[in-house]
Amino acid sequence: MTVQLQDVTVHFGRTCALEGLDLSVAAGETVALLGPSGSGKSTALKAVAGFVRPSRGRVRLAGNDVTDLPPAKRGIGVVVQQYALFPHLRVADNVAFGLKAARKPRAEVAERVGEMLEMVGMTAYARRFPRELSGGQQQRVAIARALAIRPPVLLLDEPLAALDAQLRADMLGELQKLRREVPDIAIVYVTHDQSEALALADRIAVMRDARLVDVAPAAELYAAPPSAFTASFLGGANLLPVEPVEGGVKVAGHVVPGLQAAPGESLLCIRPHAIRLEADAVPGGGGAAGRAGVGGEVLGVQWRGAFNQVTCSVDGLAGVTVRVDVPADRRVPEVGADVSLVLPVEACSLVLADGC
Ligand SMILES: Nc1ncnc2c1ncn2[C@@H]1O[C@H](COP(=O)(O)OP(=O)(O)OP(=O)(O)O)[C@@H](O)[C@H]1O
Repeated sequence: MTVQLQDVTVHFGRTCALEGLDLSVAAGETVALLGPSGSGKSTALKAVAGFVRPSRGRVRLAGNDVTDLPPAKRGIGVVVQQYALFPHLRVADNVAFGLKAARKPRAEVAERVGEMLEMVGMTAYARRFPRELSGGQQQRVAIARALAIRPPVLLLDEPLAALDAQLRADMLGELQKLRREVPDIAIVYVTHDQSEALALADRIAVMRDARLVDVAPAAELYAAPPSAFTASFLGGANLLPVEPVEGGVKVAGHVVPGLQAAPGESLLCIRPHAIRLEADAVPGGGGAAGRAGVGGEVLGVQWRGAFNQVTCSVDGLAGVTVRVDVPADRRVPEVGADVSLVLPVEACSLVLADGC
């Protein structure tokens, strides 16, 4: 079932929480709404669920205008941040709730509840009440309950936020499995965690200040972000000011050949893992000419397990630091060392400076 938001605008009193959102999610597609706190992600999701009424615009499901339909009539599965389980019902009865309301035969309800609890690893807790569960366990039950009715549309609002790292990874795997098992389901996934968005979404819609900033397939958005905001929000990209020169662009006195800046594109975007650090042959810089990359100095090194996160200053760019992720099995220059920051052209893209 396709979900369509057309010019959806939501006001809470004088606050504009969502401004003119146009977005559609196809059957079988997962779209992540990604953005900082307060950017309007949850409001967009609530507009689809029917929990808030747009002051302008329409919401359509499978082409039908549902803007004026109450939530219960939309047939959508919803999982919100606050679990919202029925406190007086045991776990199994919570999961069974929608199936019973749809008057499914008792045997089918029991089988489906069993399947769902197994999927979220909660079989052993079927007889407990929500108050007897941890936050993370409650969230797993909420996911099982939303999926039990096999909804054509599933809305997930930060469903993994309360889980610890291991459980979150497990649940991400379960959600990926779910997408394979229910290939026609349309999923809208609200998160401020870019790694969840990258792991799950076919497309990512980046939100900022109540507006949609960019929307594109996840890999495309990651590899060539259209704006500085998206570049830094999605993967902590390094952004370096450039000026166009003959045959390329100039970054801190060093020419990166082969990049052509379109009007307004004044920042070079490169991911921390794509920069190569080389120890400088000539300590103290030695001038830009002949150097393999941009000159800099190592300011700090943090070990992150699989890689070292190295922070470097950039010669000639006061106040600019660059993050480089160096695999843990490679040698890392010491703090204070002069280095060349090699920027492979295939890993560079140019983005508009949009005030981020
Ligand atoms: N019920 C409400 N009444 C008044 N203002 C609200 C209400 N709900 C949300 N807002 C405001 O609308 C804006 C968007 O909120 P929303 O919850 O959609 O953001 P979000 O991107 O989902 O943030 P978070 O990641 O923190 O959940 C915020 O400024 C918020 O304070």
